[in-house]
Amino acid sequence: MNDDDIADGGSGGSYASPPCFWHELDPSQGGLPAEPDAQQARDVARWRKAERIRLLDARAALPLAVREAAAAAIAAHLDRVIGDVAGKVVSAYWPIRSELDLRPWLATLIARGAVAALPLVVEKAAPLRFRAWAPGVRMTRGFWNIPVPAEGDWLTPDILISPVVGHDADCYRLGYGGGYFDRTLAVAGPGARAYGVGLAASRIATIYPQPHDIPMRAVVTETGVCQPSAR
Ligand SMILES: Nc1nc2c(c(=O)[nH]1)N(C=O)[C@@H](CNc1ccc(C(=O)N[C@@H](CCC(=O)O)C(=O)O)cc1)CN2
Ligand SMILES: Nc1ncnc2c1ncn2[C@@H]1O[C@H](COP(=O)(O)OP(=O)(O)OP(=O)(O)O)[C@@H](O)[C@H]1O
Repeated sequence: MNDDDIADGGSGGSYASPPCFWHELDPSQGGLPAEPDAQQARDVARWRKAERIRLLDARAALPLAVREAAAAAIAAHLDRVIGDVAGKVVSAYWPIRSELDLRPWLATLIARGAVAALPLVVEKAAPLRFRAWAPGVRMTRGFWNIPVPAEGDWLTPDILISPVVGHDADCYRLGYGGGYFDRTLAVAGPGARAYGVGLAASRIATIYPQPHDIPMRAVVTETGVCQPSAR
């Protein structure tokens, strides 16, 4: 076999790689390899899984005092970024798995005329719902054992603060892999103001955004506010 045999796949033509016959395959026959897009989506999902583990381990390894200092710095940046909250519904989160604790900051918003809210998973693979929260309200364990307000009407947040496991230069968010936040923003529409919060160390070059991923307006870290580079 000479070099030409390798370059053209042995078919005698002059292509640098063998021709692609994908379009000639009949999907109804089953047993076919995945479409290129589906294969790519699976590769991204696998990469995200590994990246989540790396980022969650790194966060959990930080001393509590470091995470507390980061949360305090983020709270100060958030105040600048979100502006006047009077009359607004602002959702955040009850911290789990070494997430930064922004509950003290959320409570200060109530004193400034906001309604503070927390998310609930009421149905798997559906958008999140939100209920009002204030220090001392009765809580119950929800999905994934996350504490949620035990009662109250459903609210629609004007401003959504979401914890990031990772984030990238275009403000795309990597979460725990349920797709809950993206589903929530998809139904909330472009009027909803979504901000990510997380450690500066959770920044990655790209999360390889997929069609369902919706970027944050900004991601606030202890070192400042990252806004999308070119949008
Ligand atoms: N504190 C806090 N509360 C929050 C959120 C959050 O990120 N942090 N969420 C923000 O949206 C929602 C919950 N998000 C969740 C996302 C995924 C899974 C979950 O079951 N993950 C699977 C992996 C899924 C997969 O890879 O297919 C797992 O880890 O086993 C649970 C909750 C609502 N409440
Ligand atoms: N709007 C949507 N409609 C249907 N499926 C969606 C939507 N958004 C996300 N998903 C699905 O959810 C799954 C997980 O998505 P992704 O990896 O972006 O989660 P995540 O943002 O890390 O999780 P979370 O928001 O729960 O913290 C993907 O398989 C994706 O197809």
